[in-house]
Amino acid sequence: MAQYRRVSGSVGLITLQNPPVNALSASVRQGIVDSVKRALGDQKVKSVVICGQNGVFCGGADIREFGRQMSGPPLVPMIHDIEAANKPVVAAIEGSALGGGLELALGCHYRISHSKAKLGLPEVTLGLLPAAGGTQRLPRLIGVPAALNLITTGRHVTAAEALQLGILDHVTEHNTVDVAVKFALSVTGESLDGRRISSFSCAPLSDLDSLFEEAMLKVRGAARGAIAPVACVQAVRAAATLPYAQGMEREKELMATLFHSGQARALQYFFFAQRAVGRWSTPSGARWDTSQPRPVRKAAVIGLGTMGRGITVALAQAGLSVVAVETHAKQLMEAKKAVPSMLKRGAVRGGTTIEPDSITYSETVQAVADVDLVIEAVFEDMALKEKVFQQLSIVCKPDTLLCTNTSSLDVDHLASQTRHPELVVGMHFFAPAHVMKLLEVVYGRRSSPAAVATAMQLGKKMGKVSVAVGNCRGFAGNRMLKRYLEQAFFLLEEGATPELVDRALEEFGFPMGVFRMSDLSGLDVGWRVRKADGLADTSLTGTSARVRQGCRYSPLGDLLCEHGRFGQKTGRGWYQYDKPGGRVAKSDPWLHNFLDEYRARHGLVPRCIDQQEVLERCLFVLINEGFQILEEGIAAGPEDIDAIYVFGYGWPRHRGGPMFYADMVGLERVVERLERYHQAHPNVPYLQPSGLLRRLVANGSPPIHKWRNVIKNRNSQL
Ligand SMILES: CCCCCCC[C@H](O)CC(=O)SCCNC(=O)CCNC(=O)[C@H](O)C(C)(C)COP(=O)([O-])OP(=O)([O-])OC[C@H]1O[C@@H](n2cnc3c(N)ncnc32)[C@H](O)[C@@H]1OP(=O)([O-])[O-]
Repeated sequence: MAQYRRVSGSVGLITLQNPPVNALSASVRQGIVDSVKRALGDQKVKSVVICGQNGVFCGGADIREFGRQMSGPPLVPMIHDIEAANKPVVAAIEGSALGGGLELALGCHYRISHSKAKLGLPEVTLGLLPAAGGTQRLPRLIGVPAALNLITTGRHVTAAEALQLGILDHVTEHNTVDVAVKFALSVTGESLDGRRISSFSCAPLSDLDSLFEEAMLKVRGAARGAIAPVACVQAVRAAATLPYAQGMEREKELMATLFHSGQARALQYFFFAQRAVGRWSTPSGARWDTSQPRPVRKAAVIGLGTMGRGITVALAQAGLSVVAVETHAKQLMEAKKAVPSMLKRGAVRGGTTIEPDSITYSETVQAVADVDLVIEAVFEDMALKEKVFQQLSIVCKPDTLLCTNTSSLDVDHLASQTRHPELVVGMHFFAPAHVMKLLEVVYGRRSSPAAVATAMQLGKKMGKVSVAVGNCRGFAGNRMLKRYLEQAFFLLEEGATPELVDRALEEFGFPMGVFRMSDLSGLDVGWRVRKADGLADTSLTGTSARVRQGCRYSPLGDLLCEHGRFGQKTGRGWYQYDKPGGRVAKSDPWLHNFLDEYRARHGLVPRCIDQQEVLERCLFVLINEGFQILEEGIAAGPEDIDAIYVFGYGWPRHRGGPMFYADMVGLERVVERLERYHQAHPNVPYLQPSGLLRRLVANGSPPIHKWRNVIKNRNSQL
């Protein structure tokens, strides 16, 4: 709703009231319409101020209403009536003015903002466009190039930038509503000609066609199949080329194509999923709202390889003092050079400064005696990690949290090496650790609620999306990835090429297909793990070469490593590169011959494999493993898995994440395809649909937000 009152004698003050962000729900819209009518009809009122309660102007349309039957007054005429008013209307912006919130402010005659406010039109990130006149008013106000940038990226701008762009008339450090009321009094009776943005023309540009061609190329390149950015460009083009009324028609038409699209549903689901992962819980009953995080002021990182350096930078950027430990002198020296330059680059990107003396370096573990939290990031070797944890348990304060950055090893086993296993958790970062958004927080059997809460909160402080997951081999993300990689290898054995598999996945929306990705991260990493697991044995011949522990196995990755092909770092992998460290993947005839010979040696007759099979084989097994993970309680809900995949593995956000994708495709279909593939490949057991997946289908395939009920019912019967 909206509250209306008269202040300072002649100013009608309208306050939007819909906590926490004053989203424009039906009742808020009704409240605005009624209040504006009252203010305009009241002789005593000479000007109007619109603000939001609790220091937030407005977070835009109420996204929760989108999936439902819309009711209440529509936004477009409501904003039109405000702009057409014959009394000055001033927007007093605090906190955020986003989406419909900024569009409402653009309908006002003046915009005054607090210096700390953020403004933007982020609709594109929800699969939409600013359809309450935003695509038509903003270019008229700030020019086409700047509007294109804001609308197609959805980025939030500071009040200072908004002032510079011309979105705002005034920025204040004081009480914004008071300033706006005074301002409203000062403009009482002044002409409003020249204050109604819809009457403006876009500033003329000499080469409009090439500007839009370029913009279109740019968004198509970045969008990876997302349709909203393209529609945003089309809408702004309408603003630049059509009269306002026709532009509004075009905006409406384009919005109609987006509004009910699968992509909009996926992106809006993901908006809420992202927030849901913060409300974590564990099977032992620890929860986000009942667990108290510990303060962490000083942290340590053990091991300054690539991951350790990134973690050191992430901690320093979060404002912590960091003790960075590396026992190898040469590696320590390299880290001392690399970390400051990584910090400097980060500071340039983020516009921050970090005190260089917030990091101290040491060659011995003794240096971490007084820290609140340690993150171990040594080589992925259990014996080495055991030793580090034993040492830490002696050196550190008794209440220091001990975290491991292992990507797959047993957190419970590491905890058992310490005196306080309840203070041990996994903090699984993704490379580069100071850039990637995802953090898997892995709780063990004995991790205390406070330990989990502290790691989750520290992740947030570092700007990460922290997802709590249980302890199992590979945790959630890598465990699912293993299935995906294996299927990709099998497809090569059956006749596909890396190019074909990668193209299918890239057209689906991944930034890189599985083989280009493997070349980038290094084929030797997985090889080392497979060797440690006793899988990578290329001395085996005949049928046994392609079977391990009774299941199908492909030694292709191992064979490539034996040829010294580790990916980009050696200039050869699934593709060839112009030099070691080269970035541009080129098709490699050697690899194709190698595949032909391999198939001939194993009596495999190559067949034609289409993109659909690639997608189903690679993605459905990954999804199936996701259901297994939910069934086992390793992840609490589908949102956790989706956040992990979007933030850590390049799953296209406009497809919502693997579990949402399964819901979109239809669970029956996923089951039917998995069963078909399992029939064709009976020695791949994980092609069998998981118990939870089958149960969901048996329960009538409820929508994704109801899956937790089915999972809970099952767990309560156990
Ligand atoms: C044909 C039809 C025509 C329609 C015309 C459409 C016009 C328009 O162009 C479309 C839009 O405006 S699209 C909208 C464009 N606007 C945007 O995209 C802005 C989206 N919002 C944001 O970016 C952030 O929430 C803020 C920066 C506002 C606050 O950040 P913060 O302080 O870190 O807080 P937080 O943790 O993020 O959120 C707190 C709680 O509020 C919830 N919630 C938030 N916004 C909501 C909304 N609009 N709605 C509902 N709920 C919303 C959020 O889920 C969370 O709930 P929970 O139950 O506690 O989890």
